[in-house]
Amino acid sequence: MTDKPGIVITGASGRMGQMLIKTVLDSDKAELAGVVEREGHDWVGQDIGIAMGGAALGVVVTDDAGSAFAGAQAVIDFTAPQATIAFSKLAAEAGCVHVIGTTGMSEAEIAQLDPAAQDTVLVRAGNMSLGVNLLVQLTKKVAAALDEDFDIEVIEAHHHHKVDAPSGTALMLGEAAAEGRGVALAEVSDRGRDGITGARKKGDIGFSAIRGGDIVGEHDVLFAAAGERIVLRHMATDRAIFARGALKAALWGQGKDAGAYDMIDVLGL
Ligand SMILES: NC(=O)C1=CN([C@@H]2O[C@H](COP(=O)(O)OP(=O)(O)OC[C@H]3O[C@@H](n4cnc5c(N)ncnc54)[C@H](OP(=O)(O)O)[C@@H]3O)[C@@H](O)[C@H]2O)C=CC1
Ligand SMILES: O=C(O)C1=N[C@H](C(=O)O)C[C@H](O)C1
Repeated sequence: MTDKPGIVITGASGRMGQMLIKTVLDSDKAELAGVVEREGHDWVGQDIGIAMGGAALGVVVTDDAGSAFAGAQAVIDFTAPQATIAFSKLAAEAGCVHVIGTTGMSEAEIAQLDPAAQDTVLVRAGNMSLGVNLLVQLTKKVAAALDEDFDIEVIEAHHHHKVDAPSGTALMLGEAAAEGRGVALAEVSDRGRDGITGARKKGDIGFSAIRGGDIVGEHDVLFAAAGERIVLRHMATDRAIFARGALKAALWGQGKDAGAYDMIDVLGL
């Protein structure tokens, strides 16, 4: 036993799950307390080190999330909306900080996280990287400085496995632009243009999504006016940036009051 917070990783076999496991193992500030996979997954019952193609680590993959969370201090969860809702209840029962990177959640699904945030620290962000959260603040600032003569478009690109669009990051950037402009994103959001769409409506915030190959995650916020354009850009080339942010959030949450937080809180931006 050490006094380092014990972290459980859900979705262990996923792209982010594996990156998170490596990040926790490499950290001298936290310990890997457990790894969770879906019932019926090949990895359940295997040592996680062996499952990931390396040496045994003495941590066995389980499908019993409740037991894995009991005795841990934080859960880092990059899975899927319904799984995340179920994990939020179990994390709250176990008194674990719940760090949520899962994207593609509807407003109704996000509302289902509220009861857990009454009981524990819940940190949720569509992007855990320092760079993107800085870009969110810059976007808010630029949008506040410009009027509606500048058309705002959020353009994102991701790998061909990604299942949700617009990305969680694109939505964070759209929200920031809307906030800067003093409007509600729901009122001005323009998604998925196709066919005879009519001319662009002044004041709209548009979204476009590219999917291809192994692109980790790229986001542009374009402010386009007559005679000039401003582009704010973030390019992720390594998923480690998201995992490092998530671990930072898990550590930051220790001892904090129950509630819903985001990476702007964690990073103090
Ligand atoms: N906030 C951020 O900074 C970032 C967020 N993300 C988001 O994280 C999520 C995961 O991304 P990624 O790792 O690329 O996706 P993967 O598909 O590689 O991994 C998802 C993992 O979640 C598991 N999972 C899915 N559904 C369930 C369920 N119902 N119960 C238990 N486990 C489940 C999957 O298991 P199985 O394969 O068996 O279905 C898999 O192990 C996405 O929403 C993505 O957008 C990604 C990067 C950064
Ligand atoms: O699915 C991904 O890969 C990513 N998802 C997040 C998102 O939806 O914005 C963050 C990052 O861009 C990678």
